[in-house]
Amino acid sequence: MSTYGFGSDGVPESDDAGPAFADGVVAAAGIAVYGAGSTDAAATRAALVGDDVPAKLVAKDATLWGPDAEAEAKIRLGWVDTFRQSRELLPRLAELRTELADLDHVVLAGMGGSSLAPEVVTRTLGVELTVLDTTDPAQIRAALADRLDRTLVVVSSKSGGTVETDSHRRAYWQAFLDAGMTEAEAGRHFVIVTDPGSPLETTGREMGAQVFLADPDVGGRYSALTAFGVVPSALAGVDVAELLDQAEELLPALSEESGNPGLALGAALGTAATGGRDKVALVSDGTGIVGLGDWAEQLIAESTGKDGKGILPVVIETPDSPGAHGSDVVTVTVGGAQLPAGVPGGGVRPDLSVNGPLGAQFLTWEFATAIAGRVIGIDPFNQPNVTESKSNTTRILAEGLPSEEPSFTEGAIEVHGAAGDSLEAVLRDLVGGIDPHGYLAVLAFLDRVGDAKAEQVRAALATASGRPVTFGWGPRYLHSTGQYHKGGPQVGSFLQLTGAVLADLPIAGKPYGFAELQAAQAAGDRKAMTDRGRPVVRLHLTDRAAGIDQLLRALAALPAGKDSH
Ligand SMILES: O=P(O)(O)OC[C@H]1O[C@H](O)[C@H](O)[C@@H](O)[C@@H]1O
Repeated sequence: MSTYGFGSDGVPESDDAGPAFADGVVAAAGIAVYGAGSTDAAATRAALVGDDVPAKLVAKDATLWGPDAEAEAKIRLGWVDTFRQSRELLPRLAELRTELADLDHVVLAGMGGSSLAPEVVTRTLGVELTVLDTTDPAQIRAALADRLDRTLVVVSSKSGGTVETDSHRRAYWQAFLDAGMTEAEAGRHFVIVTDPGSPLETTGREMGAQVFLADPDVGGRYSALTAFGVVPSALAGVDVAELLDQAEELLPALSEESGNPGLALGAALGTAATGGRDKVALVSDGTGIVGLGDWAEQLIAESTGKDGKGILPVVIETPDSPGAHGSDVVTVTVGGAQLPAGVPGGGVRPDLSVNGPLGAQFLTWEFATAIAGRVIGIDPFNQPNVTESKSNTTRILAEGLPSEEPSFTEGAIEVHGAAGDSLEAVLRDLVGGIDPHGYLAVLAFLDRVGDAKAEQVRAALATASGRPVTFGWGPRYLHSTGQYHKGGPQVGSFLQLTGAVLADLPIAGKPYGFAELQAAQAAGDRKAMTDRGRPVVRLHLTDRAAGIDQLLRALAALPAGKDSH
């Protein structure tokens, strides 16, 4: 891994600073984008300014992405200034927090754009929030068993029809009734966030829940500063007014021709992608913003990964983790405000750094993604391929799970969909078969809490392959990088992890339980990949803990890949 050399004053030693940073910094309202001044990006920026794009975007001009995108853009640009509307929610949220003071364990059920922002907000500010964006029975059981009598469940779904979220709502409702509550008592434990007129609005009112309606002119992945970001964060105890202030302070700069961090970041990412550097390593620099990469991953992947084009976000755990660099990778570090003479990057050598307060970060990245979408030539507001795996899942649930025999079993791991006579050989083939311009995605349909160690597989595979390796928890990634896998450049290889379920959990009112839903989601997405001819290996862990350890041991035995950093 290449790193900065640091002088005693914390300033990088001259030769190590990297040419990109010589171009200085584009800053406004506390947000600073370092390294956006490469010659190519400057030309893109000039062209965008020539077309008056920054001011038009702030004015919500729906024509900026071409005629085919116009109809969708007309109802998707509210994020530009939605934080003003969000302020109106604050008095009611403050009252509710007092009224429900006895319910101090806040659980957020929501997928993708309906949970990722509150997760970053609460992690960054050190506020407890249990996020449920899984169908893993063990993870949901553990949440249900945790302080149920003190639990407030925020059910967030823009469409009101997302199967995972609806299933969580059913599971909690049943659990409250099973605990002896009346329906009226159970209703008090729910807060609903949804779009006006959604089926969930009706259900929520029938349940006697508090219902918050979101700005319908904002898509899920751009909804950080709408009711979807604000309601769960505020109920968990965050001072959200501060976040809204930070965004509002940035807005005037976003229509400017210079000193515009959103324009600088978007032009740099878009230019890099069209020039072949179409993967973005997102690295937290350790200066106070936690988990923004997971939020930005959805924003970037779902917005740009379509029509065979797109930017692949690769979330890197720490500046020391492998995979932050590569010939087709733009390395971007993210963090809080820099101290005077501070060096962005946290030790890794970035191409770009984005530092500043979280509320302004959200708006900067949203603006930059919309700009990059125009540069790449895609519609940043649709998600044409997300429904494909969902339809496969629905069909599998109706027809029953396919019975699949493993190719072979080794220890606690059943290997599916791969020739070879050992786990190590299968892994070597998978890694060796990655497209020269491609990537490997690890897709783990496991328990994000109980099986957290599985995340270590990403770094091990990045070292072994020397290629970009992403890690996604299923089904969460289906609402994020899943769009890119199917709609973006067809250069992905996939390693799916599934695990034995010791105790299933029924879903009230449904003929299937969570275990079947989870298995159908994994099978549905596998089918979407194999239908495209992509390499997919599935490892089924018959004993989860033992299987993860066995997999990590097998990966450690692989030689390091050539381009590994
Ligand atoms: O908020 P919901 O309607 O439940 O949607 C949750 C997620 O579902 C889909 O996968 C969309 O592509 C995402 O952008 C969205 O965030």
